[in-house]
Amino acid sequence: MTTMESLIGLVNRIQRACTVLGDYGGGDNTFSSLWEALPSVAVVGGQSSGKSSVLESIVGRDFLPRGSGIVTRRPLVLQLHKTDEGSQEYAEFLHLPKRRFTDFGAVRNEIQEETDRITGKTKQISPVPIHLSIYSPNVVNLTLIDLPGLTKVAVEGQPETIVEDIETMVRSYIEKPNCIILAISPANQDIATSDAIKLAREVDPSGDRTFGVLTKLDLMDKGTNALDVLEGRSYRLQHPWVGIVNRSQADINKNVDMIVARRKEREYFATSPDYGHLASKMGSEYLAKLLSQHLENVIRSRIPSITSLINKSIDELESEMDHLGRPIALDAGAQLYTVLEVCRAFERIFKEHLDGGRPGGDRIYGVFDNQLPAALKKLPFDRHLSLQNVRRVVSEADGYQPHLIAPEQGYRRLIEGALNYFRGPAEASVDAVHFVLKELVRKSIGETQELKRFPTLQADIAAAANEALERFRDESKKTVVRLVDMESSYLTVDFFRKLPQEVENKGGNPQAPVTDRYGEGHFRRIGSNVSSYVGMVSDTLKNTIPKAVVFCQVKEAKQSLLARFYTQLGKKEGKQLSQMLDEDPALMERRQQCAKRLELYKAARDEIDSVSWTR
Ligand SMILES: Nc1nc2c(ncn2[C@@H]2O[C@H](COP(=O)(O)OP(=O)(O)OP(=O)(O)O)[C@@H](O)[C@H]2O)c(=O)[nH]1
Repeated sequence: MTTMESLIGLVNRIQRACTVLGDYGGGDNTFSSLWEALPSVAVVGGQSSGKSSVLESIVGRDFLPRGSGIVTRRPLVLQLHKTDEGSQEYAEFLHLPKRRFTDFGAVRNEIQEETDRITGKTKQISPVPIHLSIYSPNVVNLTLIDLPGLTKVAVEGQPETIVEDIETMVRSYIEKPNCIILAISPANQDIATSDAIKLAREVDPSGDRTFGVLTKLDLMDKGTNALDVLEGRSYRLQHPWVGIVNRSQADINKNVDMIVARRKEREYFATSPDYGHLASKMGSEYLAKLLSQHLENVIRSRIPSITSLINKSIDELESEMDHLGRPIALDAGAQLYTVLEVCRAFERIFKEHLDGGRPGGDRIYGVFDNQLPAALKKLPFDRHLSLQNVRRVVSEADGYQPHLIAPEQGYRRLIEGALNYFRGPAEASVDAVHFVLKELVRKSIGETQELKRFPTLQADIAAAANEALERFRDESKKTVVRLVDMESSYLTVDFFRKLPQEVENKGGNPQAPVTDRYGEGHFRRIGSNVSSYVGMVSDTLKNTIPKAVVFCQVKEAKQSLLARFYTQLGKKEGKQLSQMLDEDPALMERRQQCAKRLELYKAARDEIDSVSWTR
């Protein structure tokens, strides 16, 4: 007996804790449902099948709201606790923990009011259960969940979908493998048309977890009986059917006491010519004992799987809590430490992107290996060194006196003009690498788990890193433009020394006209010489621009991306630091939820452990 009380009471306590946390199956699916793992008994029946009467009879009290239409609009978790003989009966609601109800009429009103509190007076239904505990010497330890009665049509004031909504809600309860189904059908109706049996058969085809209850045996036509159903011939279930005789409407009107009604029911079966041989296994008292016993057995057999679910959930929650990070300390020192730690984590990831291990750094090499050479190739040297332009530049450089031997000024102007074109690709390389670095900062911030909880710090780090990247870009641009300028400020003399002498070239050809120096071939040669020189410079820049860019941008980003940020950080007050560590409210909420859940599971584990000890 001690064990039985403890086991059903244990599940009651865990169930109540679940409801407080919003876990009543379905609904919030972000956590595995402990509620669903707990065995329960759900009461299902069509309208007027006698569902309320059965429940009241099991309790031995009138306490359920009555009326037309759908009265039960929220699940009612009814927890019965047997108390010592002679002790006073009372009821307690989970939502009114400090109030003891000894007047069951007031219990009825409270159920009604609490139903309306969530559903409004709109006649809607809601899956949020009401928990009612009844302490009485006239009950057995048992928990039953009363669900809205199945209906066939919506009546005045009810939404069109009500029929389907109720069925969906009832199904969501009874389809869970841990749910024991108490299917109520009236005997004065063909069992084949019973809503309760129809639904139970759907979710429990083998009838393993369905208990069939047949009400209104006294209302059957004279000369007929329900033995075919009660003896399992009409519809076979794994558990025996239980016949019930509840109070008639006339009894209810006359306020016939429930305890008297129970006695009358006993007498009915004891003296019934049809059911006399089944008398010891009929009636609401027998049903209550049968269910209590069965529920206790089921709970006992499920304890190992419940325990393992709890342990698994505790592990999962603890690792999620680690992931979310623990709450932040309040003193400035610890906060500074947290900020630095988070920054370091970000920097580590950023470096991994550059050095390899994470993707992205290779795109910088792509700039040097593809973009820069392609841009250099596309420079419009053909136009700049066209015959026409060479002639124009060389002639203009000579002024009124054409050059005598080599057009020194012409060469210089042509080269300077050409070298100027290199600024474009040089600056574009800087910008392209800047873009890659910026993108890697963005990615690294996203990948820094530690940062997820601090949106403000995230924005601060992003701003500091981007500001640093801008500085590096400016520096890098200055440097690459300098490289180009350096090329124009002093030409490689050797190149020109090594140029084949024009005169010698033509030496072997006496036919060559003397005036060639001022003709087309002369300018073409100048163009081609300048082109070779420019090609040589292009090859040099193809190598030196990447060196400058890496030196000014990439290396700097790796070494001192957050250097300035760190200096500023040192000057910050505690208040500013805690502003930086201002967490995302959604995350705080999640941590809180996890913590509560964890508490629930740990409490549940303790409860289970304590019961195992007493066994
Ligand atoms: N004579 C007799 N009447 C019964 C029996 N069971 C229920 N009734 C009557 O049938 C009517 C409906 O019973 P309820 O217990 O309210 O049925 P319910 O399934 O809860 O009905 P709803 O709440 O309307 O869905 C009431 O007038 C009861 O008095 C029974 O076994 N015998």
